[in-house]
Amino acid sequence: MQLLSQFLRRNDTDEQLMDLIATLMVACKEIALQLREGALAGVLGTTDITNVQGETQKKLDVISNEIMKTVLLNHSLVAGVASEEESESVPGNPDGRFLVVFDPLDGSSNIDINVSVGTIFSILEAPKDQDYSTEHPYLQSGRKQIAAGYVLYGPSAVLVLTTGKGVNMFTMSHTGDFLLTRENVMIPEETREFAINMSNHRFWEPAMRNYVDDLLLGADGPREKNYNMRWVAAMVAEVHRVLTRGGIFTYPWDARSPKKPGKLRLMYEGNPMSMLIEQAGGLATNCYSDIMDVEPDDIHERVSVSLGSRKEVEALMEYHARVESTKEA
Ligand SMILES: O=P(O)(O)OC[C@H]1O[C@](O)(COP(=O)(O)O)[C@@H](O)[C@@H]1O
Ligand SMILES: [Mg+2]
Ligand SMILES: [Mg+2]
Repeated sequence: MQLLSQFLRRNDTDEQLMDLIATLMVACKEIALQLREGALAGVLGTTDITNVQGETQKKLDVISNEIMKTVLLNHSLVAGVASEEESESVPGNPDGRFLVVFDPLDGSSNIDINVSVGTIFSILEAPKDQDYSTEHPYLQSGRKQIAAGYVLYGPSAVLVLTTGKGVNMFTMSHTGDFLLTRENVMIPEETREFAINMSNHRFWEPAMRNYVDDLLLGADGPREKNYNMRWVAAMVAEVHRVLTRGGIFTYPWDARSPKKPGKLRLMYEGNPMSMLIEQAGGLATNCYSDIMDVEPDDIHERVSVSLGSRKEVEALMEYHARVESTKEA
């Protein structure tokens, strides 16, 4: 089996990017170890700190963020980082070539119940001669990502990575090495599986309600097939399922926070996952256009996310286009 480094070299990956990815894996390995120890290491439970999103941080949110920050900012190639758990960006080496934007622990409400969580990352080129303690250099659309991926900490720890040449999966061995276990992942175009938090049904836009109601009608409704539903409450696990066997995952705008475009964060959840999904032949949209075309105004900007099997995402977009055209008529 091929090591991550061997695979990247065989694929002519830029040497510095390889170096950065190896460094990221040092951090993820350490996070995986902390998670494995769980209650034995006293890392479960909640802090009394609230992050910039207004969410109470879990101890492991804080620990994972510190691990990511320390490891990355000690690397000369890193000009700065931005994290879900940091209100401002954090500068690194002013001559560094890369910016790394991350969600150190996604799905952290799952930690205390011992269910899957993950680390999501997005790698951007650092524009030259900028102040990396300000958010300006980080505000690049998803199309500018050089690489993106996540490590899912489930029954096994799996790195899912794209450098813009397809999507590949690497499983962490007992020695902490990442070994290639799935090459050139492609998402089936069609699916019979959807993922949405149904408890928000009454808060969605009419187009989203109509779409999901039709899925629930199954073979008796306009979609003419029976659907299955899943909800793990960790985007990283939902995207992993979609990449593995197809499906649609959606966290749409809802009227609980009408001024926010969605719950998920564009730069460290929406964009990296969209790059993976597109690279695997799927679609990632805010219901109207591609997520990676959104120009960010804020590191912590939110976005409505729907992604997965191409034909299913197109069907969802048609429901939205139909409502828009009746509004215009
Ligand atoms: O509890 P809800 O509203 O269903 O939300 C689940 C969503 O929240 C998130 O956990 C947010 O991520 P964080 O744990 O990084 O804040 C997503 O991964 C997931 O899709
Ligand atoms: Mg998250
Ligand atoms: Mg998080």
